[in-house]
Amino acid sequence: MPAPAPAARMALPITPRSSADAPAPRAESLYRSDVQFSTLGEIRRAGLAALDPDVADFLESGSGAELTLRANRAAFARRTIVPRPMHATASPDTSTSFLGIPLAAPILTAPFGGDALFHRDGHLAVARANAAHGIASIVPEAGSFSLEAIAEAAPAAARILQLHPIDPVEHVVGMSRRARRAGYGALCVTVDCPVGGWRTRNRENRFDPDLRHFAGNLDETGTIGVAELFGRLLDVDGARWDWARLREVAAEFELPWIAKGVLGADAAEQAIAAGASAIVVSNHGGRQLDHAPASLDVLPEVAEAVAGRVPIALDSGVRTGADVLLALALGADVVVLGRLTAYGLAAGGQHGVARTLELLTDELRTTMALAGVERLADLDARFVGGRPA
Ligand SMILES: Cc1cc2nc3c(=O)[nH]c(=O)nc-3n(C[C@H](O)[C@H](O)[C@H](O)COP(=O)(O)O)c2cc1C
Ligand SMILES: O=C(O)C(=O)c1ccccc1
Repeated sequence: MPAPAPAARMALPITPRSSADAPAPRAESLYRSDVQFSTLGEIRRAGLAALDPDVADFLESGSGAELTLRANRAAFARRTIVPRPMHATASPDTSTSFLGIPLAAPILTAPFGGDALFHRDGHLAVARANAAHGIASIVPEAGSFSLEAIAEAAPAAARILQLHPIDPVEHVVGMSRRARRAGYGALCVTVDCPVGGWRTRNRENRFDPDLRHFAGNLDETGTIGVAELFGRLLDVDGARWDWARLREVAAEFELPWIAKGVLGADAAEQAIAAGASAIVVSNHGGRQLDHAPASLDVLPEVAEAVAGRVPIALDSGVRTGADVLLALALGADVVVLGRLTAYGLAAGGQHGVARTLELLTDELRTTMALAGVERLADLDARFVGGRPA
């Protein structure tokens, strides 16, 4: 058994599963891990170490042979940032806005279901951290807490509700009404989830989580139960929606909506034609269609096709401040953070997410200064070298 933790270690921003799992103090260490996480890598390692191995696999894994999961990182690694030397950047400014939502940094947190598997406060903690940092959450439909509870946890913060286009249609429209009543500013329709991805690691682990972690929104609607929702989401015979249907249903939303899961110019056109006010270039973090292209690789052609008609968000593989700069230089207005947010949550709840946002924003400011960029609006493809796939 480890010795009882000294008082100073009580501030450790980790929620160990039990005191036996707490890391042993390393008094001789130059870097005092009990003070504050100092890099995003430390947060990831602490977060994954705090989880059951099967839950860590649920978080980390991709689908199929995980080719798209790896392609997302490889796409960032292939790109270079070409600096503009001797360009005064006294105070790099990371502020921007997205769909009229002011943001202190070009970041939204991603919708991820099952959030209480990572930390008991789940998206409540994410919303609180985001409010303090001045950014917005995309709240998952299949999360552990109701959209109303998340709104109450951070009343002043902007928020967007993610929805799955699944039957019955009354469920989708009902959710959109609840979002509007609870002060959500937009909806985000996930268009890359006609059925669940082929989750190899979850299958091999016989991963069988308590479905209540995904059911935070379900008891109030009455139109669909958790087993039914999962059936519709994961059943291979569940794919019954097309753009025409989405356009019709979205006409009843009374909120702007974002299409999440666009990976090419055609899909971007369809989304805009269906009435989307923004798009997320995304392959769902490599969790849906394996062999799908890296989102960074298709971003330039999507941005060219969209030609400024709607704002563009990008997710899938964003892990560093330099990644954020690259995505913005290649045409994104903001990035969306899936796993980075979940690592912070697992590592320390609200404080872990807050530290994640702080470190990512600081890294972005350093990268901007080194690249010679004072404002995000100055970023364009001239700052990017290297090659796409
Ligand atoms: C554990 C987990 C659960 C997710 N659940 C959802 C979901 O319910 N709805 C959705 O649209 N996307 C979901 N996603 C995808 C994220 O919203 C996002 O697209 C992806 O994580 C971005 O890639 P990144 O993790 O590399 O940042 C989930 C991702 C993870 C890691
Ligand atoms: O795991 C996912 O990526 C995901 O999209 C999801 C959606 C609903 C329930 C659980 C996970």
